[in-house]
Amino acid sequence: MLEVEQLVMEYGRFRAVDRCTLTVEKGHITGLIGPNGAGKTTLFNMIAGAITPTSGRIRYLGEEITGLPADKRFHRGLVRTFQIPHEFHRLTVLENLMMVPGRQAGESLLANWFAWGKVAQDEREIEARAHETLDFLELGHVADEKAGNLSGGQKKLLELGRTMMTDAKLVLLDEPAAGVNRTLLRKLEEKIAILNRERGYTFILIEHDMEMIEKLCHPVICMAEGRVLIEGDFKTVRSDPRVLEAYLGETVGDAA
Ligand SMILES: Nc1ncnc2c1ncn2[C@@H]1O[C@H](COP(=O)(O)OP(=O)(O)OP(=O)(O)O)[C@@H](O)[C@H]1O
Repeated sequence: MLEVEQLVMEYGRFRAVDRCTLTVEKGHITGLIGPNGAGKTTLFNMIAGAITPTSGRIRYLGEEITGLPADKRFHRGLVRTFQIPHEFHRLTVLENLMMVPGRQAGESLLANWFAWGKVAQDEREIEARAHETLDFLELGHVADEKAGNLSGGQKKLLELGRTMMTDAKLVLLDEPAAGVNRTLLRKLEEKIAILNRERGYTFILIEHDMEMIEKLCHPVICMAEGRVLIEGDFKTVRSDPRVLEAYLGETVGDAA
């Protein structure tokens, strides 16, 4: 589904990502781990189109997308969430979801004048989808709450919900577990697993929470100093001496 080939991102003389090559298979939840500063988020930013690689290639669904703008990737189903949630904090939870699709007729001034029936119908459909999404995430009770008032975990669920308002195919999740309490964490894991199993989403998951990686991810890719160190099942990767060394003597489970 995704092929990253010899990807490089340089900031001045510093290589944040250094000839990174990896493949993501459709239908899998691929875990991306590695110590702080390994280049994981920088890699995500290049895959999502937020930054342009210094060199290398990215192919998605068989097509080269290296120079494609982020919004075009988004409309092809390549979407991401952020380490720090990007909600519109003064809008309600429901409004946050309704903001997402961005292709409804109401966005055009002309359509508002001449095709108001279509605009109204689009809006009703989007609202229904937003309610379904909130029900799925068990956030229905906070639909009218300002998003800024949600807990850290609820904001992470809302981020996941925003991907569900699109026809997402490949979802990049950047540290969904960070700042989330244990109860909501289990819920988040369950929802990711259902979206993968029943709705066919493919995920790449950056995470320091090794329990989550072990439960959800196969395969697991470990990066260090901008490069891919090893790829394999969780147990193999976790016990590889290069991985342990990359985490500077910590056990992988303590690395967060
Ligand atoms: N815009 C930038 N300018 C300069 N250096 C950057 C920039 N963005 C990232 N870096 C550097 O690139 C390296 C990789 O950062 P990145 O955020 O991708 O790591 P990471 O693996 O996601 O780390 P963490 O697990 O801490 O989030 C770091 O040394 C970081 O300081």
